[in-house]
Amino acid sequence: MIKLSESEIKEKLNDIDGWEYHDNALHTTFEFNDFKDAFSVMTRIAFEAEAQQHHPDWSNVYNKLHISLSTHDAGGITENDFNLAKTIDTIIEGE
Ligand SMILES: C[C@H](O)[C@H](O)[C@H]1CNC2=NC(N)=NC(=O)C2=N1
Repeated sequence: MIKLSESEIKEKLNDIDGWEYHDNALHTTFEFNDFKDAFSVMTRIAFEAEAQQHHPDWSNVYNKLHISLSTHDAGGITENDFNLAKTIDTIIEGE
């Protein structure tokens, strides 16, 4: 996977809502009603990440979930990150 340029990243950001680009990664934060809801979404994301062989860097505190996406192998952001971001948004929208 080829690392995307700054201008490619900025253009592709228009396709995903609520994600920010900084520190060489895509970032978002979700807030749920409680821990159970957060962890249930994390479980569903985990199965999709495994299917895509692309994994989030994330942290969870009670009902909050922070997610960062980057392609470690490429040292930046690739199509894989945007694909996983869209998958995550689809999972969240289904909630
Ligand atoms: C071999 C395997 O596909 C690679 O190590 C994958 C696994 N998941 C990954 N996930 C992320 N976010 N970045 C990677 O570079 C990456 N590499």
